[in-house]
Amino acid sequence: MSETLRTIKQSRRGLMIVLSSPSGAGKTTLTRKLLAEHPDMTMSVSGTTRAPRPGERDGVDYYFLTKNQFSDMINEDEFLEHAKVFDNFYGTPRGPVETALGEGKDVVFDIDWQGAQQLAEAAADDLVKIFILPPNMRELESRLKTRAQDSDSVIAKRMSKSEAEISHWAEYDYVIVNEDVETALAELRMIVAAERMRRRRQLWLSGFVKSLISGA
Ligand SMILES: Nc1nc2c(ncn2[C@@H]2O[C@H](COP(=O)(O)OP(=O)(O)O)[C@@H](O)[C@H]2O)c(=O)[nH]1
Ligand SMILES: Nc1ncnc2c1ncn2[C@@H]1O[C@H](COP(=O)(O)OP(=O)(O)O)[C@@H](O)[C@H]1O
Repeated sequence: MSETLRTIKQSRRGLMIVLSSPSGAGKTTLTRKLLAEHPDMTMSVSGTTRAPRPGERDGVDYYFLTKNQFSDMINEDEFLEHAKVFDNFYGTPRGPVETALGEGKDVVFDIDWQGAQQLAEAAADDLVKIFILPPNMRELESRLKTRAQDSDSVIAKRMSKSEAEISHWAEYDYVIVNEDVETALAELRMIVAAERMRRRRQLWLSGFVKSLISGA
């Protein structure tokens, strides 16, 4: 590929890649693996009022906020979207997402169906919505238990909400059944590769075709 073609091909709009699933289906695992393969992608770090799990780091896994801090951010319009999930508040800080997209970087969001709907209202063209399903409900429960980061009552609550979350599957562009993690990752990789190549996202194409035809 010529240097000029390489340069203009970089002028593309960043994708907003949303992953949703019932708790424990594997969103965090898959997003981490995807990001490890794509250093040019950014993860949107959400704000939440939920307590940190063992090992979770403020500013890396989440911004852990008090209810007051969260409502101040709502009042200052600092969230791109926000929602209540499992009795806690979660929201996507607007600033880092806008900066990354402005630089043409893809941004990955681990948010629920309410957040996905709000982003769809704001930015439908650049949004790719992916839903992750577990192979079966027994396995979902066993993954929540193996993760060993939530109490039995929190796990029971998450299981009882999983059907409601799954009921939104048809609002998504793609569905991946995460049985084997490497297969699911390969599917995710293919979705990202194809979405990046969509004609309307390749801002460089019309200029390229013009010069192609004019023989420049
Ligand atoms: N709307 C919205 N949902 C979020 C956000 N961050 C996390 N969530 C969702 O909140 C739910 C609970 O997340 P979490 O407490 O980390 O539990 P986990 O999904 O079991 O790891 C999941 O469905 C997340 O996708 C956010 O910024 N906005
Ligand atoms: N395909 C898979 N097979 C077996 N275990 C998995 C698979 N995908 C994820 N897990 C495990 O299941 C647990 C829940 O995964 P996680 O990514 O935290 O889910 P979520 O972010 O959707 O709540 C973790 O312990 C993770 O290592």
